[in-house]
Amino acid sequence: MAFSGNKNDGRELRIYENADELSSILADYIAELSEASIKERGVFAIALSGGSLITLMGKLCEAPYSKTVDWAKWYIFWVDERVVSKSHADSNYKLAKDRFLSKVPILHSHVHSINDSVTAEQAAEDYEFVIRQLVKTRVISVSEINDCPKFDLVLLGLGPDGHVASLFPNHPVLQETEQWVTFITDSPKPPPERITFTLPVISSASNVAIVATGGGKAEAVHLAIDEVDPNWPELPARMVRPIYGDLVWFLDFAAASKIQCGTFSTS
Ligand SMILES: O=C(O)[C@H](O)[C@@H](O)[C@H](O)[C@H](O)COP(=O)(O)O
Repeated sequence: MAFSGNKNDGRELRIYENADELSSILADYIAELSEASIKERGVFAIALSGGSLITLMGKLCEAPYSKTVDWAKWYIFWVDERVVSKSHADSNYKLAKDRFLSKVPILHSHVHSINDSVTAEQAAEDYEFVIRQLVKTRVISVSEINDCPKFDLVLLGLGPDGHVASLFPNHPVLQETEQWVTFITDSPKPPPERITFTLPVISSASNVAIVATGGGKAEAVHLAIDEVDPNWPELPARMVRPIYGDLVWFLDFAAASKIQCGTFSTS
């Protein structure tokens, strides 16, 4: 690792030379959290985003993880999903299925994708209902503070505009505090109709990782983690503040190139 730093607020920064090195460490990080969670709770509830993250998780499908991870205990969710059919090229479910889920022995009944045959509003409502049932049976843990679901791991990509999940800058859903899952029909990144976890759910997770590679993300990374003008509108990525959990940023050199020295102390 090129650099690792911590802030005393549970945020950690890990920077790697390139995407290949990052993806090896990301696989290790996910496998370790899976082991710890299965030891503690008997299951591992992980929520995925779309985008390049899924490719960066690819090493989990290879040795040693293909054999050492207890895949039968994994439960898969989506932090956000595009409201298109599951066979559509834009579907985050399809992306994860083609590149990850079809290559490891996760039980089909543990894969919780959205209902793709209803409106965005209904899909969000249905997905929240599914999550509520799994919180009741403790497949998903619950936050002691706000009764939100407490996923073992929430994995986020980062948009060049600073969005995470389908929470875009200045969008009113950033203020949503009641619902666990909501919907938008005006996403600036196509396709327009999406469902998304809300910020309180993301911030209630035991672990949150934000993964970004490439120079196109450098400005968003800087604005999300450095001390910036408090009068600027907050970036969604900056608004992710785990209540009791940990937030780890996984970056390559290019994505980290605009971070100001001294924001994080070296560990
Ligand atoms: O469905 C989506 O569009 C995503 O969940 C979205 O939040 C994504 O993670 C970022 O846009 C980063 O995508 P890239 O890593 O491909 O740039």
